[in-house]
Amino acid sequence: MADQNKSAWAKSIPVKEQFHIMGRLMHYAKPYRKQFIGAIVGALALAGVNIALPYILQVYMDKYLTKDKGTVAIILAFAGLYAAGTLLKALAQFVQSFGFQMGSERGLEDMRRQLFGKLETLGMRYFDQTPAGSIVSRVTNDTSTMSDFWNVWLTILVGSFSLISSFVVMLKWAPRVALMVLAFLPILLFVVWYYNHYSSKVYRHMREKLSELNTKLNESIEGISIIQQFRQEKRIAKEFEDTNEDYLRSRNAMIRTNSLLLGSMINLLYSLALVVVLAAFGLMSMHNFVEAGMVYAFTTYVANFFNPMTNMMDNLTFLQDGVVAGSRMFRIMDNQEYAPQQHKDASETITMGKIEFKHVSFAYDGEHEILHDISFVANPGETVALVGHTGSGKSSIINVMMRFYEFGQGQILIDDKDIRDFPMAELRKKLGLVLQDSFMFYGDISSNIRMFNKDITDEQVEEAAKFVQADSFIEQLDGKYHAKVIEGGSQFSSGQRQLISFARTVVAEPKVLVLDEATANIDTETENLIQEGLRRMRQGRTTIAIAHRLSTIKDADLILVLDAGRIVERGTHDELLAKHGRYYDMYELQTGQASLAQEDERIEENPESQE
Ligand SMILES: Nc1ncnc2c1ncn2[C@@H]1O[C@H](COP(=O)(O)OP(=O)(O)OP(=O)(O)O)[C@@H](O)[C@H]1O
Repeated sequence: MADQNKSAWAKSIPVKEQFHIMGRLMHYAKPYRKQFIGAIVGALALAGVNIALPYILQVYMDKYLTKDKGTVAIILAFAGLYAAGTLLKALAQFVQSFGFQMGSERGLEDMRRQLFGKLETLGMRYFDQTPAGSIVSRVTNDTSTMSDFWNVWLTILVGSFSLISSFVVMLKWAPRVALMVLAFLPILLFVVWYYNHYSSKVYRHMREKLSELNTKLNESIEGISIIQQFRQEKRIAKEFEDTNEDYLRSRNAMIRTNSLLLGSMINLLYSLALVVVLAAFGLMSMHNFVEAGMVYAFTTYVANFFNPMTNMMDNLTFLQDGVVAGSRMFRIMDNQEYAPQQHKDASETITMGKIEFKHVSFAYDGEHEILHDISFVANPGETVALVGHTGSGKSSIINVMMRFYEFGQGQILIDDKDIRDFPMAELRKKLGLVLQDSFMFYGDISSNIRMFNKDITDEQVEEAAKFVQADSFIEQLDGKYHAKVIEGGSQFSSGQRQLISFARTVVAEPKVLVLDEATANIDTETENLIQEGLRRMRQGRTTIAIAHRLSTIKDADLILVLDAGRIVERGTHDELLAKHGRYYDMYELQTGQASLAQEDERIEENPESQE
């Protein structure tokens, strides 16, 4: 099914568009034209040597060997000439292949870099809609398909030179025989076309199966803990085996096609052409003297005429694959719509950290509204907490505020200015986001805190770690701040990762903190460290915090209770409890003693009322 989709897609690219894609792909070759010109010169030289070598032998055979005129000096001269020709051939082959590979590999490197750069700028909406596996495939598989695509051109280039040069010489020597050889060209081209038509289906099917195999492997590595926990090993192994079987079957089909058509058909035609050529020379010899060396050289040119076809047949399928891969890569490179854009002349800076939402609405897919009419103000230094059941829209508010997604109606203001008036870099710098589970990058603790920003000194890193009290666990690590971190940071507990991410945020000195409180179970000691870290980070900073445990945001200046994307209640902890509404219910559910807590607080504030 997926295979059908893929080949249907290949077919569905209109011819004009295919040429356009090829044209765009050629642009990547432009900066490396020196290498490509070198390759063309090499290919031309190769074609020349391929003509010259049989010619040298022909002269030697017909002028000296058969006429008994050979002397040692002549033999040595011809041997030297032939050896020089062979050396030149090796050199031309090297120049042609090296130049071409270098040019194409550099072009591919540029392509991968651009693609990766583009992916980094795409909005989250793109990533929501595109499976990670397929993005990885664009950057790795598709760019390596492009390598095959470039090679097709090399094959075509070398093949054409060889075909044309040998035909021209044949035409000069024996025009009629040359035309007989030429008569095979339409048959050859038909075989090439037919093979290409047939094999591209088989080939694509094979690649599809390989991709499925990769996906299965990826899935089983990423989900290994779930697989083991739910004892899915057998199912996964069976699925992998089935896909592997399918892959083998498609490989077999490919091998069958190749064995049948690839070399054999061309060889058959070549032998037929040889028979025709030899018969023609045989007939000619009945009337005129035909020199043996000439026949030898001529048959070598016939071989030069036919040989490139096998290569071309083998490679042509990559042409279409290259266009498909190219079109998919360009779809990423041309993708503009999803990345939230700032105003062109955005240059404001965040100085106070006031945040205001004015009647903001938002839909992830641009259609189904998730946030409705969200309005609130967080004055500089204040804490606004977002609470609500799962799926009520808390993270979505943060997502639009961080400009991961473009919001619909309404306005988001920072320091009373439109959020789009600030350059993205300013927003990323001054809005410090701390997520539930923070990602750690391959490197060490220190680089993960400074986030590879070389302007941040070791002292600042350590200071930040101390500030959020992450230093106590870091000091115990082997290598301390230089302790290795593997991608994802899975060697650390979620509490430790949180503390590192706090340090990472603090060191950047943001004006506004955006927190997604961790729900994971963390031991009491780390929990206390985290709460203390949060308290310290919040000091003097505007904070927008998603809170799952209501006890942690009792001191917030404003609590927004969300339900189905709407703010249904707002106020301070005490005000909301007094309301006996949604917040009260949630609080009671969590503590089981909301009213008691309220009572406690009342007594705390006013001890004499207890009597
Ligand atoms: N990337 C997304 N694409 C489409 N819909 C989404 C996406 N993320 C969230 N939603 C939907 O938006 C709604 C609000 O989700 P959101 O994550 O904001 O809720 P939340 O209150 O943060 O929930 P939780 O407490 O579970 O994190 C949900 O219905 C959810 O299915």
